[in-house]
Amino acid sequence: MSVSPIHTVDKNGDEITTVGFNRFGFDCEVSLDVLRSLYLRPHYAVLNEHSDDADAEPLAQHAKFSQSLTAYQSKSIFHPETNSISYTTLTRFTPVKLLPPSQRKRVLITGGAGFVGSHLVDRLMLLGHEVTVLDNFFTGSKTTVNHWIGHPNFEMVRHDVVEPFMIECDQIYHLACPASPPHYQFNAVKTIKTSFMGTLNMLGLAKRTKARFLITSTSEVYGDPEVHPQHEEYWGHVNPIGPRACYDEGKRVAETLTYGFQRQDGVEVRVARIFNTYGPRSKVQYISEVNPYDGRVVSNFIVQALKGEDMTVYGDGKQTRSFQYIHDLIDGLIALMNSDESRPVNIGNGDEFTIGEFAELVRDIVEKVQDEDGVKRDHRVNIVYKPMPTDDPQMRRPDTTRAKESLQWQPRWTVRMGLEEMVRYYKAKMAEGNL
Ligand SMILES: O=c1ccn([C@@H]2O[C@H](COP(=O)(O)OP(=O)(O)O[C@H]3OC[C@@H](O)[C@H](O)[C@H]3O)[C@@H](O)[C@H]2O)c(=O)[nH]1
Repeated sequence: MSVSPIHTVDKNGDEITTVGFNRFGFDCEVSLDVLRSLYLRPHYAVLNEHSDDADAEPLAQHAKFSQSLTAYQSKSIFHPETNSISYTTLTRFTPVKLLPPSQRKRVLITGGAGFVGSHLVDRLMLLGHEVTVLDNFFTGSKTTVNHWIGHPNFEMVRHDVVEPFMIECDQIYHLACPASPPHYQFNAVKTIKTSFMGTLNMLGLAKRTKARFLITSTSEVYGDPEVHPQHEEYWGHVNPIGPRACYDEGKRVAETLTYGFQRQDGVEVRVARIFNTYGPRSKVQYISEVNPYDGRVVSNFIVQALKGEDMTVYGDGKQTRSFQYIHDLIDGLIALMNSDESRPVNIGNGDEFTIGEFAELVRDIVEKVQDEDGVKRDHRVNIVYKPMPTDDPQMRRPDTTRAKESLQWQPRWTVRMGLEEMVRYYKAKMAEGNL
């Protein structure tokens, strides 16, 4: 089946063919099509007795992005009659850079099987580094990185960071912690324990191995901010006893620990304060009829619109958020890790929307993709209003001056471009029965 490739352009209208750059002596540039072949690849092929060309539709969807890279993709077979799947290993891994040992870093990524972690894994693997993932799979999933399992540069360990872990490494990206509000509130005590004990253990490891340590903190350290946009010198406005406190205060204490180890033990530290980020592999799970999906707003809205269900705006929809696409975040994290900036750095996109406006934008983009793919809709989905969660921040937008000055980093992806790609990802997942 022939398909026309999708053209992706950045904020200046220039075509995006690669992500990353060579900065601070670290080259993190990779081809966008190669990356896409990892997250937009079909999970399996459908074995259909009535057609010789059963792979055609899912493959065609993915081929729009990954074109000729199907040679490295899984050929697991789905049997619809018995609702079973026969897995196989990849025939050949996607090529990775052959780095001389002197340039190859040994990188530990805690939470590497999660949404952000798995994209960081893909990037560092393609660049030729040795990557070890620690994950307890509470919110992460093996399927996000299973295309690297068995690769000589890759190792995955089921481990909970609240327990100590020892490994020789050069860099530690410490991401492990549930990050979606319904997930982190599910077991508040465990969330704060993960932030505190997990960070203590990983900083201890950094101290022993002399590895450089980067923690992914969050815009939630600013709480429900009284300063807008939020810059790094702002101390925040957090309710210390509310339902979000396990995460907000957990990350605040994790930052305190991080700078404690820097001052006392000379650990080289990097602190990224991540603002709302969206992209493929962001987790969506059906929970209940009252609050059907427990993901974050972007994945919830996309899945609701694709399924023709009501889109649920919490509160009056006047609260604001600023959304960045995953590849911009990964660029920012890698730039920060390899830079000399040890102060906290906001990583986010300044394009701010009210959640009500954003619901309309997502609905428009889902309809555009459906129209392009010739999908018929019997109705326009409704936008409905649900109660506002306690302590939900009223406005959020990053001041990214520091990232621009210290890292020469700025987001490249428009919200629209990122959303289009994410809609295609969820559409393909739905076609596979994976949502
Ligand atoms: O279905 C939904 C989901 C969410 N929302 C609203 O959309 C806004 C964004 O909600 P999300 O759950 O996506 O994310 P939040 O901004 O609340 O928290 C996020 O912030 C920064 C990150 O560090 C964290 O991972 C995450 O906690 C909130 O106002 C929320 O109430 C909806 O209107 N409908």
